[in-house]
Amino acid sequence: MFLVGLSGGIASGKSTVVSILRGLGCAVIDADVIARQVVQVGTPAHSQIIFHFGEEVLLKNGELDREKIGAIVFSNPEKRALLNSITHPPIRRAMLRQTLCYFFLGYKYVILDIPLLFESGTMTRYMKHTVLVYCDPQTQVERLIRRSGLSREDVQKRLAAQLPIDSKLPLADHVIDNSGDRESTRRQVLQLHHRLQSSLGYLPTRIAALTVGAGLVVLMWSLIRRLWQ
Ligand SMILES: CC(C)(COP(=O)(O)OP(=O)(O)OC[C@H]1O[C@@H](n2cnc3c(N)ncnc32)[C@H](O)[C@@H]1O)[C@@H](O)C(=O)NCCC(=O)NCCS
Ligand SMILES: Nc1ncnc2c1ncn2[C@@H]1O[C@H](COP(=O)(O)OP(=O)(O)OP(=O)(O)O)[C@@H](O)[C@H]1O
Repeated sequence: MFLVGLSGGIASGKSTVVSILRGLGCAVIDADVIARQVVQVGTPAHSQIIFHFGEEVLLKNGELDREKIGAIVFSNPEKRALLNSITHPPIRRAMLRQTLCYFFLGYKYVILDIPLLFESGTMTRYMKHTVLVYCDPQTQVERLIRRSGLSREDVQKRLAAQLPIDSKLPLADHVIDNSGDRESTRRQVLQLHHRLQSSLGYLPTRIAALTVGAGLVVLMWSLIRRLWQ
């Protein structure tokens, strides 16, 4: 099995691409969904957020007020780093567990949808392929405003919390350009799916390398024994 890291920018179209891939039967793990699960009421991350950010970031029912936390962390890099340091370790653990489940279910590859994949600097090394869901920056801003209702100023703050999407282009092995209509995106996703399906996995490659390595050791050992006799 091998891992495919899928990323993009905020509102560049990751969920749109992921839903097409799921429709094709692919195994996808969504970091944004896990990020919501690990901060549910009663979790250690939920308590830590209250400890550091205060009870004022809670809704009446005890859940996190995501709008309030967003307003804080996207205006303040230190607070954002603090929130990341609370949420990212349990997110990584949950992603690892889900990946193992897919491994045991026999999937050839698993797609990890990670918004901050290229920002992380280290996670790409575990991916056999990286995919950037690209959207030209102007369209990205318009779609984000339309979807979220955020002001242009707030949108700029959220964008500033990530690497500019153009700078991610040279970092990715594959690019899906979602600046056009959904049909064009669908066609590109089908092509990508085809390429991934015909790609050799890590595991067969590693098993082949281990087999050759073990064979060489046995050969050397028998040669040494003959020389002794
Ligand atoms: C700040 C929070 C409460 C805002 O919640 P909200 O419901 O408004 O946004 P949502 O979680 O749906 O995220 C939407 C997009 O925002 C961007 N984003 C989210 N968190 C971050 C971050 N820490 N840094 C940069 N961009 C981020 C991503 O592109 C993401 O896809 C939430 O995003 C959060 O808890 N973030 C910290 C965890 C995290 O890093 N998640 C990203 C996936 S690992
Ligand atoms: N090709 C497209 N044409 C028109 N609108 C689109 C297209 N692709 C996505 N959208 C719209 O743009 C918005 C962002 O798309 P999507 O939710 O897929 O992005 P995302 O990268 O998953 O966002 P985020 O990371 O912020 O959650 C949505 O409202 C979606 O309906």
